[in-house]
Amino acid sequence: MNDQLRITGITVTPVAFRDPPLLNAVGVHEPYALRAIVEITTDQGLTGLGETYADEGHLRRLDRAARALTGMDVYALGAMYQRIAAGLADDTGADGSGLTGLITSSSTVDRVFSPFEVACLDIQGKAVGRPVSDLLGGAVRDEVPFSAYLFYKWAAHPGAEPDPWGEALDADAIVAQARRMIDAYGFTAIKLKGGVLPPEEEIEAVRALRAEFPSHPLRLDPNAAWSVPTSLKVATELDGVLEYLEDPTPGQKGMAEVARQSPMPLATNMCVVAFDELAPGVAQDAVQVVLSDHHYWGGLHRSKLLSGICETFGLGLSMHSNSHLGISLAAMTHLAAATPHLSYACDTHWPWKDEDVIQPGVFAFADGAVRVPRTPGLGIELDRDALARLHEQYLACGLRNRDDTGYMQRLHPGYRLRSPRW
Ligand SMILES: O=C([O-])[C@@H](O)[C@@H](O)[C@H](O)[C@@H](O)C(=O)[O-]
Ligand SMILES: [Mg+2]
Repeated sequence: MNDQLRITGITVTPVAFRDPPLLNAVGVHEPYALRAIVEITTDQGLTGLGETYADEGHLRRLDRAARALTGMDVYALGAMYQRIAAGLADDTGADGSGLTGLITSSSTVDRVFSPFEVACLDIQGKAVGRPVSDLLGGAVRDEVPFSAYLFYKWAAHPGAEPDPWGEALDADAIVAQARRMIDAYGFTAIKLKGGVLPPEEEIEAVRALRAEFPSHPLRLDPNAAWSVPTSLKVATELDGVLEYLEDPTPGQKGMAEVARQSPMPLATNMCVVAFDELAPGVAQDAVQVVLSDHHYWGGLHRSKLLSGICETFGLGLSMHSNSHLGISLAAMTHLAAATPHLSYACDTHWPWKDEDVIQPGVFAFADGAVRVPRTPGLGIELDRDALARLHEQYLACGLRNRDDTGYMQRLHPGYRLRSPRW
């Protein structure tokens, strides 16, 4: 019996989708966010989808990997990982600042492997008639809760019409943004992207959120914009208000210093972003919660490995997000459903986008959560017209690498990157 499912073709399509001017510690989102859509076809006619970053260096590596994987069996994930690792042995440099959450130290092999693994799991699920969550050990929850991800933002990109969210540059506007997002999606946890305004103003915004939403767990994430003393001052002032403080200060050493006196746990998607960063992070007790992200932790199986390591060493587990489309949401949802140790609402940029490459209707948020698809594979369908349109948009928009800092500097030439800023 031929029980193999051979990869006959892999296409990698870069796309661009509209993105509002969301502010962060290193600048502002450009008018389009970039993603790459990976589609794998097989000799039995089954196809699978993956989604990842689309910066130029990453695209070049994806193309190399796609050539190397063609002809392989979709069940041979371990061999695929080894083949990608061997192929990239001379090509592991970082891909710029924006890919993986304002850090560059994630593993190149894990980043490149991830979308292919997800697409193969999509195919495996379709082949056996089971959802991807079943292939990961089975769902332990029917619904996955996500958090309301708030951003300081401008009303519009310069020269463009205001977007529907409007300007948010103070505490009142952040509360209004939260109200609107929670009314629309029902989120039961809130994350504020900080590192934008002086810390006192961000503390004021968090306190205003607490007053307006007394029972929502709150998080603040300044992306390492603060010194150790500033981090400790903010942590002390927000004692009893935050469920965790995310990446207040740069590096494991600084985080460990803050963690020793912080009243709340510290979380990270900046100083522990690869397997070789876990041991020193644990040894220094630099973080108490790791934000997993299958896009740079090497796919869904390796994210479950991360979960096991976190559980073993008493670390909490949450989930990180970058601007993403529906294929990523599907993968995140299946992974979260099949990860018992994940005990926080996951991050998602979902409410900030208004276009996609998948057929609509799969992910309807209710009470801040999405139902885990029970259909085979990821449970989503590609919308080919939308894919073509978003690819045209990629070609036309001229953006080739995420560059929040460069965009800010073009608009405000005096803007300088400083870490820590406060
Ligand atoms: O979208 C953004 O501006 C975020 O700051 C993103 O780049 C981060 O990776 C992320 O969401 C985080 O939690 O640090
Ligand atoms: Mg973060």
